[in-house]
Amino acid sequence: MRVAVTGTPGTGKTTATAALVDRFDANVEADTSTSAVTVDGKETVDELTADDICHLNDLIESESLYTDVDEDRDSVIADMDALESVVDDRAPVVVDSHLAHHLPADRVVVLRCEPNELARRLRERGEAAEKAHENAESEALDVILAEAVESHGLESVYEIDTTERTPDDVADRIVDVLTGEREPSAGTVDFVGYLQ
Ligand SMILES: Nc1ncnc2c1ncn2[C@@H]1O[C@H](COP(=O)(O)OP(=O)(O)O)[C@@H](O)[C@H]1O
Repeated sequence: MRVAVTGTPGTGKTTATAALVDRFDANVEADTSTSAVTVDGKETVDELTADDICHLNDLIESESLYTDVDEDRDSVIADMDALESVVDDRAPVVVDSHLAHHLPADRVVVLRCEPNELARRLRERGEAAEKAHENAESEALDVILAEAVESHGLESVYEIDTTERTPDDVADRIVDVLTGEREPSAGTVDFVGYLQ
């Protein structure tokens, strides 16, 4: 099974997925009922190691899986076909990136964050003000959520608002998606006020 963890840059994908193995162990050991292979007919994950997690942005860099370099944006244009083939070979359970929803997945987690907080996080991470603002606007417009729903359908999308959650708390909610204990959800936040 593959679970994509996507969201606008700054929503906390890298941080939450880095905490995932520890949180998975803590949650699944604490709840023996999640060791079943299916919950309510849904496939579940009952074991997770660091090898099961793939950070696409690292892979794109380390394997040079890009077709072009965008100097203005200080970023690369990913070669999605090459990326898909490398990811298929590695068969990870969790795929983390703002591009993850462009690859096939059984479930898609979309991390969300209130745009002002998102911009604050990006500035704190060292991003330029312009880039932080651009991403905050994109988050207010639900761009990645809409793409995820269009590609994978409402029944496969799980929206998680990270605005007031710690990375561990966000990771716990992703664990619930992996173990089949969370229902799909989309449109649970409304950040459009940021644009007014
Ligand atoms: N839940 C959270 N609450 C507050 N700050 C966070 C949270 N998750 C991540 N951060 C911080 O926000 C910044 C962006 O997080 P990061 O995981 O790199 O986002 P992404 O991978 O989605 O681009 C980092 O500086 C990180 O420390």
